[in-house]
Amino acid sequence: FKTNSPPFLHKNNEDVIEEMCRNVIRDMDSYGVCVIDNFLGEERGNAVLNEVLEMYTKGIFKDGQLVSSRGRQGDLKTIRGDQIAWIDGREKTCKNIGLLISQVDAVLMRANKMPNNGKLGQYTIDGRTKAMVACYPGSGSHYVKHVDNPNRDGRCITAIYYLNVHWDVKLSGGLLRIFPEGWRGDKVADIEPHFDRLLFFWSDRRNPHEVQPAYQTRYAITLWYFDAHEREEACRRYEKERAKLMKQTSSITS
Ligand SMILES: Cn1c(O)c(C(=O)NCC(=O)O)c(=O)c2ccccc21
Ligand SMILES: [Mn+2]
Repeated sequence: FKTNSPPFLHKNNEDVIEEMCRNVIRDMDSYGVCVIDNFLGEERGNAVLNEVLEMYTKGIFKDGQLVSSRGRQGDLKTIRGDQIAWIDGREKTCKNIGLLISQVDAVLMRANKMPNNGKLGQYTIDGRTKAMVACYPGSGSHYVKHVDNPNRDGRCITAIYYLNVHWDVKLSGGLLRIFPEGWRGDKVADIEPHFDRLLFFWSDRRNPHEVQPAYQTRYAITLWYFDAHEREEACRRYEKERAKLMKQTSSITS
């Protein structure tokens, strides 16, 4: 499902975006995973990377969770895991991240409205989270196998944009391994976090995934897109829980 998209400069004409949407629809239907390379092109990809590096040097990233893992000699090491920062893309110092977000929005919103869009047509994508900018310091930090949305919180598609120039997984690790449900035998989807690569996958239990230990600094920007119906249900459930909790609380304090 590797799809090469033509360099950014042609991106403005509609039929390139149209063709990209067709690729997303086809791959999400066949694999539940879709890779688009050269999404923004060299120049704008670098502009996004520079804004992320700028954020990093300014210390905007929250300190990563502490994770312990066995060293190569079996010794227990506690290392700092992924560090994240939430960006809505309208910050004046994040114009290019904002452009990336609007490009990803454009592809998904359009694909969601196209005729014959398969499984993608079963959703009504009407919103998303802010952008989660993530940095794995290269000290062997990793992310354990997980499902992004195991309990119907409303998120239907995970979109990840990678920023790592000349990344060699053999030297630097940091591979994203997806274990798509229903794939035969031990088939997995290994995604290298290459610069200017955009990845889509269903956020639910169809796609358990892990980030393998990274030995160089590894940057990525993640957006999660909501299905209107599932999100509305999740919020209603949350409100009911909160009301119940508030009722309990008042009986204790009164
Ligand atoms: C830092 N980071 C993640 O990297 C992934 C994730 O699945 N990443 C895949 C990847 O970077 O290829 C996550 O899913 C995630 C979820 C909550 C908080 C942080 C998180
Ligand atoms: Mn994840």
